Amino acid sequence: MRISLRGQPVPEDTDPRIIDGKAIANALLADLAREVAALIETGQPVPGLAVVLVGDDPASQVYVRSKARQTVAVGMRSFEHRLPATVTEDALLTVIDRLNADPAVDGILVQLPLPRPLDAARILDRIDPAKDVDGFHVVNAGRLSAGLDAPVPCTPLGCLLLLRQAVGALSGLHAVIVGRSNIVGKPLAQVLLRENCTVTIAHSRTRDLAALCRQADILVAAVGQAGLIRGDWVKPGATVIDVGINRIPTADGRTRLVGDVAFDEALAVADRITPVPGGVGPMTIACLLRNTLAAAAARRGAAHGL
Ligand SMILES: Nc1nc2c(c(=O)[nH]1)N[C@@H](CN(C=O)c1ccc(C(=O)N[C@@H](CCC(=O)O)C(=O)O)cc1)CN2
Ligand SMILES: [Mg+2]
Repeated sequence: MRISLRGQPVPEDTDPRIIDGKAIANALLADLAREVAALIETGQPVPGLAVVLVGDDPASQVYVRSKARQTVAVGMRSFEHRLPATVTEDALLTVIDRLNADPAVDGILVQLPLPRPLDAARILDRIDPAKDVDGFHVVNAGRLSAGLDAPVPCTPLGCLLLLRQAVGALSGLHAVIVGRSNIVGKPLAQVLLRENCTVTIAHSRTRDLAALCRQADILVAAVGQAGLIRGDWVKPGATVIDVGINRIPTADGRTRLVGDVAFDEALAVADRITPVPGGVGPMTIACLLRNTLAAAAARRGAAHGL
């Protein structure tokens, strides 16, 4: 917590170093609502997003509910498909085939993680690449890494939009991404390369991770380990993007969300930092809707302002 010149604690949302992901996501959602209305006004069908949830993971249920609510709030149609954790791979693939063929569906998303023993790669690769609003299909991942037009996965796109807003031009900056997942680390590396950053991907086997992180102008933490990144791992003046969402127990027997970065320590050193909650998280769903509108416009051969 920062203390003001008059000795008062400064609420986090007024500290200009703290990147307000919720506000930036809300502004994007408002833009999307205008774009959707403009598309519909031209006589085009309402864009539609289908979300497939398998099993009863509590966090996934919250995210899927939130996706459906925000989809409708920006004026698009939401289709939810809930399947039991015991669903067979063939039955799940049949659902995806139906959504691929459904003209009312512009975007398809399978909520991750999938329960075992379902093979996520096989299932994601069944989605029509033109409806793959997560950008996880191997064709889209390949296109992104080849520098071709492709949907950018939602969390990396959210990180990029936050960085553009907080930092401005990214060219020439050294970005260190801690985490090499297909959902965040790898696609974000491609996106930041496209912005002419110098990109290093680090992971659990990286030697002297702290020393590497201290070289970063942009430090992205996406490992899922609460508080891994300490204040003395951050270069003074760096921008820190915390993608981690970790639920930890509190002294009163409840839980709270924290990121992968020791926030108060890093805030003392960094120029700018995203909080958890309220940083990257809200951008993920806003960017999903942005990708859905882009997919809908592309399928209709229509222009859109994004
Ligand atoms: N098919 C996909 N599965 C998953 C993705 C994804 O992009 N596509 N990402 C995550 C989960 N996720 C969306 O699906 C997601 C995570 C977090 C948030 C969010 O708004 N977080 C809030 C806190 C919310 C809370 O209290 O739990 C925040 O950080 O402020 C939105 C979406 C894995 N699966
Ligand atoms: Mg966050």
